[in-house]
Order: sequence, then C-alpha cells, then structure tokens
Amino acid sequence: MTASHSATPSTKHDASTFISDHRAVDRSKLSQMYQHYIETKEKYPHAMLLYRVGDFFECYFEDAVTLAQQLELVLTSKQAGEQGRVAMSGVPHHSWERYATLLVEKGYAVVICDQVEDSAEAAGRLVRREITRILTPGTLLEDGMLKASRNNYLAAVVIAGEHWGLAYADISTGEFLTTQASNLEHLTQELMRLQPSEVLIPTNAPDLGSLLRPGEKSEHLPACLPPSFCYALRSQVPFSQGEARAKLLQKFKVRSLEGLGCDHLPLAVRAAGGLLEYLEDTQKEHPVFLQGLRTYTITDYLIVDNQTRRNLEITQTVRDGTFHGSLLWALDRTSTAMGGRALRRWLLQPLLDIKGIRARQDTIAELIENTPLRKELRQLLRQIYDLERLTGRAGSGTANARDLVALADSLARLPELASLVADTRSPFLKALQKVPPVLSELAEKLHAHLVESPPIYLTEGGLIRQGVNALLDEQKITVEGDRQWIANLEVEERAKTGIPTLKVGFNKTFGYYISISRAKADSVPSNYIRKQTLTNEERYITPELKEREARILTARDDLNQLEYEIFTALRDEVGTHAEVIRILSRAVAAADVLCGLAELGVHQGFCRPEMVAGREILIVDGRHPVVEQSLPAGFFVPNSTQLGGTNRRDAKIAKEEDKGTRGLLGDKGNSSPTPPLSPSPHPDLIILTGPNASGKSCYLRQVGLIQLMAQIGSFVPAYEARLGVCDRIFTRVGAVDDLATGQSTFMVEMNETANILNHATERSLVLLDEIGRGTATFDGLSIAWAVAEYLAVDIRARTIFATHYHELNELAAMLPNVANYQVTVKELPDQIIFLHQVQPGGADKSYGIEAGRLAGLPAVVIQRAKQVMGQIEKHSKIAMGLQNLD
Ligand SMILES: Nc1ncnc2c1ncn2[C@@H]1O[C@H](COP(=O)(O)OP(=O)(O)OP(=O)(O)O)[C@@H](O)[C@H]1O
Repeated sequence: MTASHSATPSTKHDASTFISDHRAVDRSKLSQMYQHYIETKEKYPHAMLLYRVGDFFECYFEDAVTLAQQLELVLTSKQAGEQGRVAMSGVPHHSWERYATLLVEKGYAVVICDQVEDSAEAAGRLVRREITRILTPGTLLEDGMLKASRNNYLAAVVIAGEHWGLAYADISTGEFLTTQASNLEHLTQELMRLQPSEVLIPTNAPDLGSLLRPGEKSEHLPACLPPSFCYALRSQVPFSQGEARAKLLQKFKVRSLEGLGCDHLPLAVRAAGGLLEYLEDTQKEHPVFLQGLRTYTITDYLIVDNQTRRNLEITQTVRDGTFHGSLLWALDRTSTAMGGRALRRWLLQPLLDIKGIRARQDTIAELIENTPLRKELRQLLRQIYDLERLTGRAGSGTANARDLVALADSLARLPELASLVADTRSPFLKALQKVPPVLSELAEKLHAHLVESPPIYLTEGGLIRQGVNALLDEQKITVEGDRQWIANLEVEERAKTGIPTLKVGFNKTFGYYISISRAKADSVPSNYIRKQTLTNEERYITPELKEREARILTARDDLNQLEYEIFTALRDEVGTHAEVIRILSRAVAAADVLCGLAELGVHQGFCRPEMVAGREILIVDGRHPVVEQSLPAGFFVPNSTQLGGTNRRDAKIAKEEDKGTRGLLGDKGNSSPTPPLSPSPHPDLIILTGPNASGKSCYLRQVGLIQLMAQIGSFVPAYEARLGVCDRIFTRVGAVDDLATGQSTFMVEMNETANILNHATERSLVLLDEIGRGTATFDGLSIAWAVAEYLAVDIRARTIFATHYHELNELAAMLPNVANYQVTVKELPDQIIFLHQVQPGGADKSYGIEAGRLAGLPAVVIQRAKQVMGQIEKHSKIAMGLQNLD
C-alpha cells in the first residue's frame, strides 16, 4: 500500500494544487483513463464511484474529497494527463467491501467499476473496466454488509391525499410484500416498524436518482415520512398504474394481479411496481431473486405504534438504545439467524387471529411436553446456516464456494430434521416433516462437487473435487507434473552446478527464475540467461524453464477457468431451487422461534395463556419478562391483574377467596397463586398509586408485555392467564423534551395523550404512566382526571393509569368500572422498604414529602410542606364537588 492510500486521518491539502470539480476540466486534456472515469461517473452522478486501478479502488474529483472526509482517508492527487493533477483518494482492492459498507451505512450509494481483464492482456491499451456492482442501503446482499439478526428492507411509498401504498422487500431473503391503507399516520407507523434501510419515493424533483441521507431535508419529502431514513428520489413513471401493473404481471408471469391479492389496491400495485423497477435498474449485474408478492392489511395485526414499541422496549432499551435489556433480548433463544430475524418480525407484528396464535401455542406446548425432542431439535437447528440469505446470494450470482458448502451442509440436515419431527402433531413441526427430494439431491451434488473447505476467491482454483470432470482431472495432472518438474529443478541444478545455495523462485514480473549469489556468479552454466541483478544475487532464466513456465501458466489459467465454470453452473442450479429452499427456510425459522420460546418457557416457568374472544385480561401472578431475568431467581415479586372481564368470576379465584386469601400479594415460592381482587372485580380502568420507585412502571409494562407476548403466540411469565385479543396497545410513559421538533415535555405528553384518546377502542389496552406532570399541579390533575374519565366511560378501553395524584382514587367512588390499586411499601422511621406488591386500594397520601425527608430536606421545610398539604387536601374533595356540579 502506498502512503497516498493509507487509511490514516486526512491531512490538510491546498486544494488549489489539484482539481476537485470534474466539470472544471478540459476533457481533451485528460488521459484516456480519466476520460472513461468521467463518462462512467456521469451515468451515476449521485453515487460514489469506486474505480479499480491496479491494486486499489480509487475515487477522483468530488468523490475523492467525500471519500477522504467520510472515511478519514488521505486526500491526495494524481497526474491526469496534460490537464494537471486531480483530487484522488482510494482503498485497497481486497478490502473494498469494508469501505463500501461504511459508505452505505452513511447513506451513500456505491458503484463498483472493476477491471475485467488483466493489465498484461490489455498490452498497452486502456484496461477494460465494467460496473460489477451497485450498492445502495436497501439492496445489499454481501454477507459482511448485512446484520444477521435483522432484515434489510427496501421500501417504496406512493401517497395520494390521505391514502397510501407501501411495498417492501428484503432482497437478501426474498420477502416481498405490499399494502394499502388510508391515514398517513399509519404509514409513518408502518415505516417505523419496518425501519427500512432505504425508501423509494416518486417525485417531480429535478434531481432524480439522488439519495437523501438520514436527516437530509428536501421539499420533495412529504411530512409524514420520518426523516431518519434514507430516501431515493425516483421518477413518477415506473410508479404509474400502467407501468407498475405491467411490471408486476411480467415479473410474476401472471395474467392478472388477483392471485397476488392486490388487484383492487392501486396504490399497493404502484408502490410494488416502482420497487421492482428500481431493483431492475440498480441490480443489472446480479438479478434479484424475490418470492411471490404477498399483500397484507395493517389492521390484520396488533397495532403497536412507535411510541409503544419504544416504551415497552421491544427491540431496544429507552435509556441507551441497546439491545441488551430489551424484550427481544430476553426472549431470544433461537438457534439460527433466520429464527432470530423471524422472532424480531413477530414481536413487531403480533397477531389478532386467535387461530394463528393457538397454532403457535400448540407447537410450543408440544415442545415443552417433549423435552428430548426439544433438545435434539435445538441441537440440529444450530447446524443450519442462514439458508434464506445463502440462497439469495446463489440466486443473484454473488455466492462464493464457501457459501455453497454451507448451504449444502444445511440442506443435508433437513432430512434429519424431518425424521426427528416425524411423529409430531402441531402445525409448525408438521411443516418440517416433508423435505422435497430435490433438495437432498442438491445437497449431495454440491458436496460431491465442491471441496470441503474451498477458498474465498473463485478464480484461483482449488474449488472442485477430483472425479467431477475428466478434462479438469487431466489438466490437474499436467499442471501437477510441471509443478513437480520445477520443484525438482532446484535439486538437479544444484547438483549440476555444484552451487549449494542455488534457488528456484517466482515473482509476478519475471515468472520463474534461478537465483544465485553474486559470489558464485562466475560458475553459472552457459545456458543460463541473466535477467536481473540485485545487491547480493543474480537472477537467471533458461529456455527450458521459460517453456515450462508458459505451459504451467496457461494450463493453470485454463484449469482455474474450468473450475470457475463448473462452480457457476452449480450456483445457477441452486438458484433454480431458490423458491423451494426458501419456503422450507421459513418453516425452519418459525420452528426455531417456537422451540426457543418453549425452551425459555420451561426455564422461566411461563404458562400458556388462554386466548378468549372477549375483553378480559386476567393475569395471575404475572412477572415482567425482562426485569425478572435481570434479578436473582425468586427476587421478582409477582403481581396479578384483572381488567375488562365479564361478570363471570374465575372459579379458581373464587375458591381462593372463599379460603380467605385476599389481596394481590404473591409469593413465587408458594405453589398456590395469589388471587386478584378489587372493589370492582372487573374494572376497565385501574388507578395505580405508590411512592417513587415502588414498581408502578414495572407493573404497567409487565401487563403490556404479557399481552404482546401472548399475541405472538408465546407463553407468558405468569401462573395463569386468560386474555382477550387486543387491537392496539397504547403507552404513555414519562416524556422527555423533544428537542428535534422543539416541542416541550408537556406538549409531547399532550400530543401522545390526544393520539390515545382519538384512536383507542374498547378492545385496546392503554398504559398511562403519569399524565399532567409537565404543567401546574391543578392543570395537570384536572387533565389527568378528565382523561381517566373519558377512557373509562366513553371508550371503555382497558387502562392502567399510574399516577402520583392520589386524588384520582376518588374516581372509583363515582365510576363502577374503575378500581384503585397501590404498590405497597413498608414505612420504617428512617426508611421505606419497597415490597413491590400491588394490592387493592389507593394510597391515602403522597410519599413525596416523606421522600424529601429521607433525602435530607431541613425539618422545618418538611413541617411546612405538611401544613400546606393539609390545606390543599381540605379543599380538594373532587368527587364530591363534581357530583354537585352534575
Ligand atoms: N415486582 C417487582 N419485583 C421486584 N422488583 C421490582 C418489582 N417491580 C419493580 N421492581 C424494581 O423496582 C425498581 C423501580 O420500579 P419502577 O421504576 O417501576 O418504579 P415506579 O414506581 O414506576 O417509580 P417512579 O414513580 O419513580 O416512576 C425497578 O427498577 C425494579 O428493579
């Protein structure tokens, strides 16, 4: 590597010494290569062009400056003909993927223009170069560029008034889906769920083809599109109904879109067609392999908005955005990358359909009952690689030989998997019982053709086993014979010349040579031709050596070429089976998720929730699935919940009540569960009070997480649960100033609350952690009261409302479907002991003053605060006052 290419922080350059704007040059004065560079660059004005020159990929002009800045490389310059020096920056060719990944992560599109012939072949003329790859954030296939645990989505959006169409695809796994709906807010939510790496939008922008990097502003970006994504501005034409429809019909070789389910959804069709056109446009070198288009409806799934996803910490924690500590982290016991991605998808899109939920539950139940099956299944799954992505790379022609060996190893496991689950009865295991024979044959063929550990590079031979191809074997024997001849040459020539230090070497410039120390140069035989003189040695060739060399090199090239051809034929063959492999991969992924959930269920003592048609939420001795795992075993205090039930009372609970065990206190060590009980046995709304840090938020989230887990089909951390399916889960949890949009804490809080009140239904679960704290106490309390009333009376949404306003406890006296719960503490003279137990009843006082005392506020301040408190309480009999008002 030369200093100019070294990956060290850039140094300051005097820009006047070289040209960094390609428009400012007189092309006729540029040497041929730079003219070709500019021609190529003009075809991809919005991408970074990495141009192969010898052992480097180089950028010139503007791209050189950007590359140096973005990757902290040295910006230097290069003589570009009579025109003078131009800005240049570059990266070593063997590590282009690493640098391209960094650029793509920063939101750049990258075009790779590689040399497609050896400079020796070009013999003086310009080396032939071609575009070999176009990388955009949403179209990655390379193993090192993708995160194994998550999908990499490319999305396309079409907006017409309040209506929208959204299509998305993961080209590495073949998923391709489309949908249409109204209400732009739902589009925002759907995009937030998917977290696409790149979003295509049709525009009339003059700057078509450009890629807006995350956070980059543009007047062409509709307000409903979150600014945190990468947007590719595309022409309207491929997104028109006519073009898009034709593209889909042609791609899927169908006569009508009815079979794809989107015939009646023009915006969904337009988005999907526009997406396909983009793939065709950017992936010419590596045709993309997509599964059939699937149409879905957003309302078929539990709606978890971005707010709730964040507050419930489903894929990352709120505090520091880490995966560790999230629900996904706590639940993931999958054994394959495909399973890991599927679990993430499931968590972000829980089901509404009870049948679907029960099918998953049945599979978990069977795997819990049958421990040997579960253990063996996990063992086998661990030996299966990422079939979805390996197949994708094979189909698009980017797989290397190691990929195909990994694919063959994995395919070979499938019949074992099938016989393991042969006698199972649950749907997700039965799906693995049949492996199409063609896949076993394919695995055998790959194993028979490819060596066990092939090299990464495909053009340097060493890929194909002996016995596969007679011509190949013959050529190998010839090359081996010649190699042997060279190996013997050193011994023979030493004997002939009597020079014991004589050596036979090879380098790229001179090929094979005989090296002799200068001291012995006088005794070389006459047939030796001197080729090079170094400080201590002379290098010679002989006519015979050169003849052999020519034979070896040609034979080796032919051999490598033949191996490459055999390999690509194999790879293409895998591509033709992509659909079958991917269908089975999906089944493997689902079984893996369920097997992991079963394993977790056994270890954590989860129960199978009974999913019911009504609105009931009954959780006996529920636990928070993440907090429980972060505490020592047995430390988490279970708590029960009962919301939105009918008047039918749970027999078990009634029995327990008869025994006189009242309250919500739970003891995990005790085998009998703690029955829930409240003055209103089936409240729709619970007012939850308790001191700071007593466990209110934890309890609130626990209920939300249990409901969500149940709707992905998982077992849940509880002694027992009976749950009606929710249509949406809403949460509002302590706000932080939204500096990005300049909104105050209180405004954020009010916006979120308004969203809940405007969209919640009686089938929703609403979790409110304090409302009204960001304003004057009385304003806050008044709003909190009115919100709670509206939720309980007008909407009847199942709600838990955690608050420090213990005045809200008065609501229970007015409304039959409101109950008070409190998280209890034990007060000692100089400390409060947190019991984390949720019990019926409201806290009769706020612990704020007590907390202030413990924190060391002067006694006189505490005393005075108590007096003020007494006065306020005297005048705040809200319920009574409101009754008079009504
Ligand atoms: N049921 C429980 N069992 C054991 N520990 C718990 C339980 N619930 C909460 N905790 C612990 O108590 C800590 C405080 O809980 P949490 O944040 O829910 O309190 P809070 O009442 O919401 O406080 P604040 O009113 O200040 O928001 C948690 O970090 C958790 O470790």
